[in-house]
Amino acid sequence: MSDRVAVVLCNLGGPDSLAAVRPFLFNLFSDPDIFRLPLGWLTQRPFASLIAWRRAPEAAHGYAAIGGKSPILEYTCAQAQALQQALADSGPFDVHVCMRYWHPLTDEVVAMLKQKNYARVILLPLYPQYSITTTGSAYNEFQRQCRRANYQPSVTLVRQWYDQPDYQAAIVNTLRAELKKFPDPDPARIELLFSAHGLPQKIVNGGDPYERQIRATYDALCAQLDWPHTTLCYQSRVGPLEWLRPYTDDVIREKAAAGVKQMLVYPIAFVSDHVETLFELGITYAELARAQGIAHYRVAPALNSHPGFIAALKSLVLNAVPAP
Ligand SMILES: C=CC1=C(C)c2cc3[nH]c(cc4nc(cc5[nH]c(cc1n2)c(C)c5CCC(=O)O)C(CCC(=O)O)=C4C)c(C)c3C=C
Ligand SMILES: [Fe+2]
Ligand SMILES: [Fe+2]
Repeated sequence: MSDRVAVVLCNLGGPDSLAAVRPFLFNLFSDPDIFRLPLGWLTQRPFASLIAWRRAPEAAHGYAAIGGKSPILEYTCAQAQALQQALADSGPFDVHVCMRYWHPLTDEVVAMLKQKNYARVILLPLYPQYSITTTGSAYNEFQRQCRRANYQPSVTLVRQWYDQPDYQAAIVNTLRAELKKFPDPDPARIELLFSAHGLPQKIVNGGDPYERQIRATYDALCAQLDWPHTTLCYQSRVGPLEWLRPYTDDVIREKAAAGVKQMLVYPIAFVSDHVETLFELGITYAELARAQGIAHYRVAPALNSHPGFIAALKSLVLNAVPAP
């Protein structure tokens, strides 16, 4: 067994071409941690096929508008490279990337880890807040693929880290820099929206801690920022169910009706830019805001490779390694 430690950055993944949109969505809707249908695979696969086929045109429209693919892999690989450098003097760490619904998929990553003979793996999902649909799903799939490959490393999961101080400081620092880009950079005259990825209310009612952890992140950031007008809201709902409220588009309309002219949006559940930040917030909601009379609407970039964020990831890795 190798005495090096594999650090695996887990993320959702995204289609690397327009042709990949439908199979990517099929993988997502096949995930029993997102939807679980009775009778398992017998009903899950046809259901996933149908929903992927129905959603593909709308999703492809979003990916087409941001260059024909998701940039999530590039951003995640850049984070992995920066983290590898940051960890260089701290121990025998090798940083890898693992995606849940598009390449490099978990089975490919597990085969590589097995081949390199790692005895220790730190799974670090790039989701600050825990949800069964994201971190839970990444962990379950990793364990399933390890069983399938007959590979039994010791696995440490970094379950949630929304309260990591360097992570929160990097967001505060990003928002203070964005503030200066407004024609009237007085926070009293800029509405600040924290927009999180939504979740079906049914999953929250079933005990998922995501909403509570999003709220705790929001409260901590507000305490540090001391910004007069802030709102927490939820974007990216899919399908007919009731999702967490208030919805971001409703909040944009309400604030515009109340006379807001400057708005800054921060994607609070994401640590890299992708279709939800670049298209949904950056194009669709920007058009909505302008049509409603908000003259200055900006979306802050996600943390991507912000040095403070890389320091946060380094600290999470070092805390996950038990003392010798
Ligand atoms: C339908 C159920 C979905 C749940 C529940 C869900 C939770 C969830 N997702 C993220 C982060 C991301 N989601 C992304 C894309 C995306 N998500 C869903 C569906 C659910 N997500 C779909 C169908 C898609 C594809 C795009 C679309 O059709 O609108 C992405 C972006 C990937 C990319 O292409 O770059 C991220 C990231 C979180 C944090 C979350 C739970 C709270
Ligand atoms: Fe999602
Ligand atoms: Fe306000």
